[in-house]
Amino acid sequence: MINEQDWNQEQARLDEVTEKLRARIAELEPEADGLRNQAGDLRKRFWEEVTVNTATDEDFEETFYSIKQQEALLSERERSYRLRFQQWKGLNRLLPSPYFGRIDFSEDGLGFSEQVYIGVSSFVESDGLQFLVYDWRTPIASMYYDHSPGPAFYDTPGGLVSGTMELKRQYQIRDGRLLNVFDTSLTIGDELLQQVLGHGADAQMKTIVATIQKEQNAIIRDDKSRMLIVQGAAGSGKTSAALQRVAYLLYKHRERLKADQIVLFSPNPMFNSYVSTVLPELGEENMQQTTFQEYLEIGLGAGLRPEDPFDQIEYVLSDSSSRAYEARLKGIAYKASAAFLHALRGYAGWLGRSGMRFLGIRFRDRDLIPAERMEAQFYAYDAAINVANRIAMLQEWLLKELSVLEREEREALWVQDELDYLDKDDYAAAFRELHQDRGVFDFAERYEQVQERLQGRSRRDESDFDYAEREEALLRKQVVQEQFKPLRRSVKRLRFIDTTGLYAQLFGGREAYLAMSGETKVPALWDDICEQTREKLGKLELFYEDATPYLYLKELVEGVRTNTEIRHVFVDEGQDYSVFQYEFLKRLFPRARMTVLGDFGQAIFTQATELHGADSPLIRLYGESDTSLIRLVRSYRSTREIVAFARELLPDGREIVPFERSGPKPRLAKTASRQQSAARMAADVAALRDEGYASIAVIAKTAAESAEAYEALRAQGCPSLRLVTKETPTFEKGTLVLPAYLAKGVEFDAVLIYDASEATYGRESERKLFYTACTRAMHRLLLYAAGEWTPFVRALDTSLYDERS
Ligand SMILES: Nc1ncnc2c1ncn2[C@@H]1O[C@H](COP(=O)(O)OP(=O)(O)OP(=O)(O)O)[C@@H](O)[C@H]1O
Repeated sequence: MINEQDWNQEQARLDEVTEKLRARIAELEPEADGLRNQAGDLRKRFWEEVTVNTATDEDFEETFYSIKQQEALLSERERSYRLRFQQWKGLNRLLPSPYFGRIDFSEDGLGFSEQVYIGVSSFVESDGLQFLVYDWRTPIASMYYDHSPGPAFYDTPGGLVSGTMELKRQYQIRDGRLLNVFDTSLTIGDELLQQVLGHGADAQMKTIVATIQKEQNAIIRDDKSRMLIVQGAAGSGKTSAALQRVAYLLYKHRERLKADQIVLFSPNPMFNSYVSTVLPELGEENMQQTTFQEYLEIGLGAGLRPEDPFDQIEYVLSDSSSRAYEARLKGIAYKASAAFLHALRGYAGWLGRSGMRFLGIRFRDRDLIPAERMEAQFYAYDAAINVANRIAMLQEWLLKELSVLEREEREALWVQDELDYLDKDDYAAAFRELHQDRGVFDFAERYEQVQERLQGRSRRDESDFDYAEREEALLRKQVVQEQFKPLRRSVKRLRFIDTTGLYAQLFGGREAYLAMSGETKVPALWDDICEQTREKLGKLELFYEDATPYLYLKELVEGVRTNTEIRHVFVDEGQDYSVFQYEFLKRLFPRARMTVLGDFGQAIFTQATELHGADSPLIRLYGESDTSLIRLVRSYRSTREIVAFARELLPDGREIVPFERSGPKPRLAKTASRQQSAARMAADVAALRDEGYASIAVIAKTAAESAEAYEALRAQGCPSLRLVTKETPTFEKGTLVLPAYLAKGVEFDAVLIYDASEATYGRESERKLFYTACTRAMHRLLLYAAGEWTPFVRALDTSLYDERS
């Protein structure tokens, strides 16, 4: 705390800034209102202000320019209004708490010290010169996060600025009142961070501007690497840093980067709602938020239905020791691997020589262009041209071929039949169209006459211009054209490629696979994998693990579809994506930089990718020189006791450093049955609520187990319970029951692990899922087991938890 005199000075300054803010807001309000009204008026009277006259070319031109002028005026007013409104909103956001930090910085050679107050946006004195508050994203403010008092420097576009930081101070201000002031020495005040972290969890993520830590700041401000990989322990602030980074990028590049040029891939739709308020809170528009599944569905179109990752994980978690289960697991691992990526590239090369599969074009129950003709045509092209380009050539050829066939088709008998069924209106329409062409006929007529005179030859039969005949020809053309339209459309959409057949062909058997892919080995149980894959495809469905490789192959054959608008791609929970998925994202967004945040300790999917290991495919994606790697090891979410317990569940969890915030040890309760567990849990939930914890989660392993827990707790009279499934669109505060994989990325005041018994978490592959579930807890962690404890708990030192009998 600071002395009384300093305190009074700070309060006086705060009052002064608040007054100035109020004055500026009052000044802006009528201005913004005025501009809004003007813009509204202009829009309403738009057409009154322009004289529309198109009688002559000059009139037309004049009208055109008058519209343009009016448009420019309107957009200028709208722009000014938006700008003023933005300023007005920013100042209003500052009003309750104008700043949270201050540094006094004396730049080398200047001989005086500047007081730099830092808040969520800038506020400049009306003379336009003095900054009363600096936006936290300004270069000078970076020192607040990066340095302790003493020698300090910051980076500017003009180079490094060095000097001495003489003071570093933190404020807690509410509604214009100073609540706390801390002078800090080392990192950003543990005291303030303590307070922030001690609060309850929310249905919505919070911003961390006031307490960003140095290593998080490095993530936020990294602006050099094409690929930024962040490997961080559970609760180390990866998602928080990512969102602050978006806000930073939008600020730094505000002239050229818009929020919709940034896309964030989230683990599930519910997570989207969890993080959706952070950027608006910081005064920025939200980036695009999506899930990989959405992209898969768009890419695959309506023809094939991909399984979602949650169904896949449910299957993986199902307790089975059958051969089919083994094969599927082997298949999942293989289909996510770099080896399979290599195999598909090899396969595309092989297809360049033979084996392409086409779907013949059929028309009225006959083969118009059979698949064999396409194949012959395709392989007649120069083999040096890559497959996708040859497909483009084939497409052009097919369209031409269709034109020829269409013309021939006009003489077919069925066309005559169709003509007989046409009604008067169709004929009338054809007649009208012909009359529109009259000018052409008249010209043709004159041309013929001149030809006749010049060459002294007699005119051709009058019937050349016989309307009746032309009318029928036109109708024939129209009838056939109409029927050929879908054929042309499907050629334009490359539907003549049998992608499903191509993918299925790869799973024909071991020898064929090795020959086509150029690989030298296949995983165990390959025949079973092949059979499962083909069977699924036969139902026009795709396993989740097949969906991205399938799209990848499709693109190797058809050419890549790209989105060049997007400049930044963020992937949260990055460990859950396969190397295929990264490859896919890289190709889809060729002009984007990528930020991947993840934790291999929470890799719950079989296709997980190690983020930072020596041979990480993620580092290879853009190459080592274009990739930066940042590790976060300090965990902020959970109390020291919970982190101490959870980190021991991981083989190399020791490196995780808890933030020094204390609470009760995790509490273990062994029961005789799940029913008894439910009774205990109901009582514990009630007690936790009494203690003031508003956000409580009962975490089960699977969806089925969640439903069971939900019913059991309801039967115990547990109030306001909510069951969360993969369809639940938004997070709400309360007591939630959910499967562990849906709790990814979010946090709760208290977590109750529904059944931490050996029967539930017995397999080594379930370790990370168990760890993920435990690390969702901020303040309290309670575990129950109907029967023997899971081996992961049995292996722990008993000092890490309290046990209840
Ligand atoms: N610098 C910070 N100041 C205040 N709170 C922080 C800070 N860093 C992280 N936190 C808090 O820690 C909690 C965990 O943060 P976050 O969810 O971003 O972590 P994560 O690394 O994405 O976790 P997980 O991998 O478990 O999903 C959040 O409540 C967040 O507000």
